[in-house]
Amino acid sequence: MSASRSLLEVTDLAKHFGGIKAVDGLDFTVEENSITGLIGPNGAGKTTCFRTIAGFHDPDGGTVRFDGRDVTGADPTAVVDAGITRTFQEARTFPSMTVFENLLVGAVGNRGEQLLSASLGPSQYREDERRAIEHAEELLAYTGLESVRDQRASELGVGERKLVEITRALMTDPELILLDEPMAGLPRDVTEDVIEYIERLRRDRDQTFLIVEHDMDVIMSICDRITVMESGTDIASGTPAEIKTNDRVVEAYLGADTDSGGAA
Ligand SMILES: Nc1ncnc2c1ncn2[C@@H]1O[C@H](COP(=O)(O)OP(=O)(O)OP(=O)(O)O)[C@@H](O)[C@H]1O
Repeated sequence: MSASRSLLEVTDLAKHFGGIKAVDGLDFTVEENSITGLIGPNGAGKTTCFRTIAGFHDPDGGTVRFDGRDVTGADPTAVVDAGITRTFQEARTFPSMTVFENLLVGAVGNRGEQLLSASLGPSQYREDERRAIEHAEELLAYTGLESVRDQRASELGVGERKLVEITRALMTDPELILLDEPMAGLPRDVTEDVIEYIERLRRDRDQTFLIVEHDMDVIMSICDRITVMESGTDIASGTPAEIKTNDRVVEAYLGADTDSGGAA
């Protein structure tokens, strides 16, 4: 891989809930075009970290820099506009909408806005709508989801639903996608499809990923680098091979059997 640069830089990040220091002095970086893992035991602060980066929590300290810009404490819409989109642990597809409609919602839904914004005039709205339709058509062709374009999300299998959800995140043209436990509840053969899709997006479309995931087989096989959290802070960062053999990580999280595929 050629010389990389940090796309996301999290420095001394803190988020406290009363006396609970959910995130406390967290440092890590995500290199451009990498797949980076964020792992750690239950309650380590991974979700709070994601939510703080994505603008759903105001940090109590530290900075988040993205693509050279300070996005610390930016609201969710500004974070999406900066180029960061997040998927959620639980499936967020709209079951009664078609695959195509689910993608269209992603054009604005990922920003937490209404589909029809009252602030837009009719001509601006039509232009945005036209662009969103074109983008959705292009993504359907790219993913092969074209064959289920007009099916309701409720009629899809879990794997296709997950692909729709990740594809919807692409509708706002993010540089960085935060994936929150993308493999949760997926059978093993489907997991392989999702891994392939993430790797393809990185390769073909220069996407960068930060992934929270408890499935260690997935994390160790897909990630270039991994940061391990414990009690709100990073206790190690490195390649999968380095992380697997890091004494502190093995003690805090992985345990003796690093090949079990289920450290949580
Ligand atoms: N909104 C909140 N209010 C109060 N405490 C919270 C809130 N969100 C998280 N916490 C607490 O912060 C700590 C970190 O939680 P968080 O969900 O970020 O951990 P996690 O690493 O994502 O865990 P898991 O792997 O189980 O999802 C926990 O002690 C949790 O109970």
